[in-house]
Amino acid sequence: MLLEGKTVLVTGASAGIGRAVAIGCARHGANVALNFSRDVDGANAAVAEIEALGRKGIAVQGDVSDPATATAFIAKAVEALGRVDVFVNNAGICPFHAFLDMPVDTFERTMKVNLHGAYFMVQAAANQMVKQGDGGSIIAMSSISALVGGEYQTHYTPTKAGLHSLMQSVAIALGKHNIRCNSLFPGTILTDINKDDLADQAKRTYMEGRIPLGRLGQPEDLVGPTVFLASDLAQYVTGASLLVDGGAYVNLQ
Ligand SMILES: NC(=O)C1=CN([C@@H]2O[C@H](COP(=O)(O)OP(=O)(O)OC[C@H]3O[C@@H](n4cnc5c(N)ncnc54)[C@H](OP(=O)(O)O)[C@@H]3O)[C@@H](O)[C@H]2O)C=CC1
Ligand SMILES: C[C@H](O)[C@@H]1OC(=O)[C@H](O)[C@@H]1O
Repeated sequence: MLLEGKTVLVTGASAGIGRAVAIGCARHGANVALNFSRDVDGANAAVAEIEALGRKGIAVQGDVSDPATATAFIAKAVEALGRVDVFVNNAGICPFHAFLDMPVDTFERTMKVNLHGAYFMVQAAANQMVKQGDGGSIIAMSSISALVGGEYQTHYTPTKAGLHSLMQSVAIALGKHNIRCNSLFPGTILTDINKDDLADQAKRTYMEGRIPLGRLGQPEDLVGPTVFLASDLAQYVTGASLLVDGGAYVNLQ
């Protein structure tokens, strides 16, 4: 198993991509600590699935927009599971809204959760990995939106480009510690984050039509790419990004 004996931490893992990735890493042999902010039932259900696979799992509640959540999450994960080998920065929000009347609160909240939260989480995880002294893997759930825009995502796409940029810079800062830092760029994956947006059947049909593989993504589609970057198979991969979008990005015509 690719992640046998490794401890994986995932933020925003009570639902959607984070939950699938947390359970998927357990299926590949890892013990898993997950962070979430509100959905206690979802987090507990994810832990139950991890334990049913014969792995250890814990859920730690905390809003990533508060920098104190980062140090608390890492400390509790180390207390329960002993160490941090892999850190997946996944928590994120995308409250769709037009540009010209974007509420200040919506802009600031999106920045704080998606980018500021990531910065402090990645910093806390990296400090623990440096202390352990034997490397690690940090993976950011960026997006195809790091590369292309969205009319109702003017506050969101800069956070995804920022996350990718953060991974590039920390790949340099942490290379000497053998800590690899990479980004995943999911396309449109069916989760709660876009349930309302894709309830518009015309938009959904348009989005599906853009995808050469012929379907929108499922959270499980992110498991394989995450496990690869987390594993020793990717031992010489750092500062990289991987589109997981069914080919949507390259489909101009
Ligand atoms: N779905 C998609 O098409 C794409 C998603 N992404 C990115 O993937 C990541 C996961 O998205 P997805 O699974 O779709 O979204 P979901 O809304 O399904 O899940 C979001 C998860 O993040 C958690 N979360 C939200 N806010 C916070 C917070 N402040 N602190 C801690 N946890 C929080 C939620 O937990 P709780 O409810 O408990 O707060 C939930 O577990 C995001 O970063 C998103 O930008 C990237 C590209 C495409
Ligand atoms: C939430 C959106 O459906 C989703 O988020 C992203 O990052 C993708 O670009 C999609 O727009």
